[in-house]
Amino acid sequence: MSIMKLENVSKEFKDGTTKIQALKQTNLEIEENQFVAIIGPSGSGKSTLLTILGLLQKPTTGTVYLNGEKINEQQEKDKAKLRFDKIGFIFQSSNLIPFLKVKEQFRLIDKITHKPKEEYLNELFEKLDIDSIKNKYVNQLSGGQRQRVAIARALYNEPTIILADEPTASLDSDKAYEVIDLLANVVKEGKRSVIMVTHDIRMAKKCDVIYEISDGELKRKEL
Ligand SMILES: Nc1ncnc2c1ncn2[C@@H]1O[C@H](COP(=O)(O)OP(=O)(O)OP(=O)(O)O)[C@@H](O)[C@H]1O
Repeated sequence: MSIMKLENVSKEFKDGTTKIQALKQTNLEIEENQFVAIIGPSGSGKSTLLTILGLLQKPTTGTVYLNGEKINEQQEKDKAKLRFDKIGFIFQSSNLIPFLKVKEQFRLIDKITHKPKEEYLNELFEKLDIDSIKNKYVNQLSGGQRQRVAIARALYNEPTIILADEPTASLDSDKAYEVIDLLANVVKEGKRSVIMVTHDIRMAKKCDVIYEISDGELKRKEL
């Protein structure tokens, strides 16, 4: 069974009297343990697709399934819970909270779940090589360190799916490859999938599947 599925999903925006078809009718299935890249030029619809997959935006038409369950019609509070429990987000600028220390970023999640996972956190810190920086503030970290913390934070809730929007854009090539390798390991080790939007075809080539989006039209690209 696919983890996530889009069936005839499209998204239209209205700009005054002009209609923008940001996403044409799209069918997409994300399988368990798949590392998926989405590439395409600026304005082609990548963020629109990612925000629909992240339940942050409703499609104009079509159905979104998560673990086989239809989620379009769910109430906002139920979607927010699904987002929190099942989906991990990683953004280009890492989106960490600047006035908190690294370890406090995770305590914040504990405050919401009331289920601190000390052992798992230590394991994540070790695996992502951030144990030595856990008492630092985010603004004291390098770009690569921030992205590693962001990956750990996305993993802390043990999501089914991780959505990564240009996670390597602010990194030099070496650090970018490190982050990609970490994400590839996340896919390999757990029953989870990663969907990554990237401009960088070198990074996309590390994925299991590449989709290319052009003017809102998604096509699978042969590797
Ligand atoms: N909220 C909105 N209102 C109106 N138009 C929008 C909105 N969001 C996106 N669009 C339009 O939809 C199209 C696709 O935008 P989208 O942000 O998905 O592209 P993208 O591929 O992520 O671009 P980039 O690589 O520059 O981030 C663009 O024409 C954009 O202007």
